[in-house]
Parts: sequence; C-alpha cells; structure tokens
Amino acid sequence: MNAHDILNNPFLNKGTAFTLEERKELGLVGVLPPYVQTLEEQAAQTYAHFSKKATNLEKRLFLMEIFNTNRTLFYYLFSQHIAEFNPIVYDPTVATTIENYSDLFVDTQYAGYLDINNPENIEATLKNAAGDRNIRLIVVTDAEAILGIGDWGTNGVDISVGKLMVYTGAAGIDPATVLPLVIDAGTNRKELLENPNYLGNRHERVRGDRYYDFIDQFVQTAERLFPKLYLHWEDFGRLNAANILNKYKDKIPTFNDDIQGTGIVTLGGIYGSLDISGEKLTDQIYLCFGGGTAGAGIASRVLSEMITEGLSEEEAYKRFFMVDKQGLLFDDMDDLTPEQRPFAKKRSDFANADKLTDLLEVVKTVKPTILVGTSTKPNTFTKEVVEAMCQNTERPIIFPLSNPTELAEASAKDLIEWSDGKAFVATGIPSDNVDYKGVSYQIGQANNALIYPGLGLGMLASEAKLLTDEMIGAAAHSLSGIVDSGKPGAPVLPPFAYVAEVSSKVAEAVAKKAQEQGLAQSQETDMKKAVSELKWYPKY
Ligand SMILES: NC(=O)c1ccc[n+]([C@@H]2O[C@H](COP(=O)([O-])OP(=O)(O)OC[C@H]3O[C@@H](n4cnc5c(N)ncnc54)[C@H](O)[C@@H]3O)[C@@H](O)[C@H]2O)c1
Ligand SMILES: O=C(O)C[C@H](O)C(=O)O
Ligand SMILES: [Mn+2]
Repeated sequence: MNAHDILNNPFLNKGTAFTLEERKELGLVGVLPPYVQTLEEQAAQTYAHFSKKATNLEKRLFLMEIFNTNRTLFYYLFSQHIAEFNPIVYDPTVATTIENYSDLFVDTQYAGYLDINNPENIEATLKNAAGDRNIRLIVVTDAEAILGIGDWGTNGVDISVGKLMVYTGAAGIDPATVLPLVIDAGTNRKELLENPNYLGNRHERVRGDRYYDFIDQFVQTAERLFPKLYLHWEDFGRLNAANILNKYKDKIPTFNDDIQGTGIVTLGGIYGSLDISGEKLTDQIYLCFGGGTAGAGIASRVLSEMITEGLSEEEAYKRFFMVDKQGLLFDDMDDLTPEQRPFAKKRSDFANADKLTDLLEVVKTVKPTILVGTSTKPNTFTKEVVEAMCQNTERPIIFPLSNPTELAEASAKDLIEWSDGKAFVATGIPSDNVDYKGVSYQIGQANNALIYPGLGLGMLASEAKLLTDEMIGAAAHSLSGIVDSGKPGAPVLPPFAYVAEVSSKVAEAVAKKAQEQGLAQSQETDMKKAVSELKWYPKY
C-alpha cells in the first residue's frame, strides 16, 4: 500500500494525527503537514469549520467530506454532538440530499448499487462493495417510499448511508462491518427519468415475479457471503415492505425499520405518556391516520401489547380505528391492504358512515384517546381535531410522525397550544421545547432512530437467529425510566441526546430476550458483557 492508498481509505486514514513513528513505518513521511494533531485537536478544528457553514445542507456536505476521508474523526465528532448532528446527518436534511443525490454526487461512500437488470451481478456487487471487510449489518432500500417524500430511485441510497451513520454514532456499531445498499428497480418519478444527471436506471419500477426473484436472490447471496448478517430493510413501498418482511422474518435475523422500529418507538412513547397520566393501555382508543407501512406496523404493535396486557384479540380490535385516503376503513372496501384488513370496521355499525371520510368527523364519532399520524399529509391535525381529541380524554396522546418537517400532520407548538398543554406530543423530526403558560414542554422524538441502533447492537451481540415479537416488546419496554417523568412538561420519550444510554439499554434487553428464547448463538453467555464488548469507539 502506498501513502495515498492509506490517506484515501477512510477506515485507515488518520490524516494529520498519524504520529511521526507511524509516518515512518507506513511511508507517509512528507505527505502530511509536519504538526501532529491529536484526535481532540482535529475534532475541535473540524467543529469550528463546520459551525461556519450557513445551511444544514452545507453542514451535511461538509460532514460527508469528513466521513469520506476519516471515519474515526467523523464518529468522534458525531458522538460528541449527537443531538446537534442528528438532524443534519439524518432526517430531515437527508431528505434534501436524497432529492439532489445525482446532482450533488461526488463519492459512493462505500455503498453498493444492486441493479435489477443484472441479477447475475448481485454476488460481485456485494463482494466488491464489502472488499475484505467482514460485513455484519446491511441496510438496504429500494427507495420507493423514502420517508414521506416517495420514490427516489437510486438516489435513495443516501437513506441507507444515513441510517448506518446513526447505527454507529448512537450504538457504536463498528463502521467497518456495515454495508449500505440500494436496489435500483427503476423509478416512477418523471423528474428523475428526465434529469440528465440522474445516475439510476431510466425506466419505470419493475414489479411482480422479476422483482421478488431479485429480492430473493439478493437475500440468499447476502446470507451466503456474510454468515453473521443482520439485514435491515428501509423505505420500501406499501406494496412490498410487509410482504418482504413476512417472507424472511421467521428464517433469518432481519428487521423492517418502518414497520417494526416505528412500532417500538411509538409504543414506547405511548407508555411514556401513560406513565405520566397514570392511565392503562387497555383503556385507550387508538386512531391510526395513514394506514400504510408505518401506520399499520405501529397499530399492530400496540394491538399486540393490549393483548399481552390481557385483552382478547376481539376486544383489542374494537379499540382500533384506521383512516387512510378513503376515510375510515370499512370491510366492504376492495382496495384494502392485507395489513389494513383486520382493522376495517362494519359500515352498518355507523349511522354517519357516509361522513366518515373526514378526520374530524371520525374523531368525534369514535372518540379516540390516541391519534398517530403516518399519512404524509401536512396540517391535517387541525385545531378542531385537537379540540375534539380533548373532549375524549383529559390527556390525549397525539403523535404527528410524518417526515420530513414539511410533511408533519401538525407542529408540536400548535398541538400544545390548541390542547391548552394537555396533549402528550411526540414528533417524527426533532422539535424545540414549547413554552406555554409558564411550562417548558420537552417534545419527545418518536423516530425509529431512537431504538433501531440499540436493537441492532443487541441482535449482533447475541448473534440472535431471529428477531421475534417478544424481543421487539422487550425493546419497547426498555425505553422507560430513563427520563424523570415527574417534572411538568417532561417528554414522553428520552431526548435524542440520551441515545447512547438508550441504545445500551435496548441492546441488553433484546439480547437477554434472545437468550431466554434460546435464539442467541454467541459464545458469550453474559449478554451485558457481549453488548459492551461489541461496541466500537472512535479512537486512534
Ligand atoms: N417517525 C418515524 O420514525 C417514522 C417511521 C416510519 C415512517 N414515518 C413517516 O410516516 C409517513 C408514512 O410512511 P410509510 O412508509 O408508512 O408510507 P406509506 O406510503 O406506506 O403510508 C402512507 C399512508 O398514508 C395514506 N394516505 C395518503 N393520503 C392520505 C390522507 N389524505 N389521509 C389519510 N391517509 C392518507 C396512504 O394511502 C398510505 O397508506 C412518512 O412521512 C414517513 O416519514 C415516520
Ligand atoms: O427516517 C426517518 O426519519 C424515520 C422513518 O424511517 C421514516 O421513514 O420516516
Ligand atoms: Mn423509514
């Protein structure tokens, strides 16, 4: 390896921090400025430079330069400034970089691009992208439903990169063991197909057998090449996300973030709210607004929890209502997804059924105590809807979870004001504190980023064969007790600044449950130790 092979490899490069001895040993004499910096000095200098950037997009592009050249320095900085960098590295700024990925392209960031037109290249793609690294964690997207911004084709690879950055920043997953992937199955977005800079396949999305065969070939190949793999699916479309998860979840260690991750964090937020109000989960009435991948995933997680808490399946379903673009879902509709169908109601049970296409009318009719938004439709949780929620219960739980910022069903500030401080609020993107009538309300971020890093750490540390519902339940319960819920305005979820602590707790809970269920394959039997030993720290 010559000097520039080292300096150009972000996993090896220390830049100005190479010591004089290392410079001699590695053939780096004279190719770096003479002063040797410590990691702390590099971080302070880089942070000062970062702070001069005017916009979040410029900040992200600058941080990506650091990521591309020196992973240790990047993660050292990220872990020092986790709450500040989170919205820049990740959501919402990642949405802007995805929309502009092809136009802004400079570097592949060690991602792999799987091309639906060349299934014979799957193995070579995975091998080439991995190099000689031992891959344990893949995040893969086909980018059909990126956040709430829809289909972005090859550009969506940035969500895989971004999710993995959070895995390492939050839970200490060794960045040399991860692989971000995009499956380019085409795109239905006209503006991409017509953009001369677009770097993906210029055809509509491939559907049906050809698509599912490709997915299967990818799964088989990845499992063969990387025997200790944990496979994370992100931002697949409503047509495919649940199908893919259902096909593989009983066979391999795998996870759908939008379905399962969002389910865990939202259940955690509901429990956080009930801890404060002193109410029981089984007394709640749940309204899902936007019953797609995330909406149905969350509803089914909360429903399972009500069953665990003692309700029969039939009693539990009675407490759930789902609104999608048709309005309240009825079982006579012929366009329900398989995940929506069990939540659909009998039209004849409602005297005003024809009016239940309107959210306000639904809220007045079914009287929910919990309202969760995953609709991608901004400003749909109106003042009237919030006031109607307040008629149903002393402390309504209202979570507008659609991302990014401009798609949220409501802002935290409006929800606190319209409910006169009564609503428990958590949002998908980070929200500032809301000061109202002398109380400073801290707003929890119900984003799967709070839990998927810890969940992954627990899966990898225990080498669990499968990710079960019980392990998912354990992850949700482990979120409680981190913040003081007794304080006025306390958040219903731990703030993102606590994510490292949250990740360790989640990881241990998941690993222990895997062990209890006889699914852990790790040689280590002490799961706390297995988790702490797997953690990677950014240092030279
Ligand atoms: N906070 C989080 O952690 C988190 C996690 C996953 C998804 N999300 C957000 O949730 C949103 C949905 O994501 P998804 O992956 O489930 O997408 P999806 O496309 O599967 O689901 C969106 C659903 O909303 C429905 N919808 C559309 N218009 C509607 C309307 N006017 N009224 C009611 N429903 C309507 C769609 O028909 C669809 O079923 C996105 O904005 C995403 O960013 C947030
Ligand atoms: O990526 C996020 O911010 C959360 C979630 O996975 C989403 O799709 O919105
Ligand atoms: Mn997602």
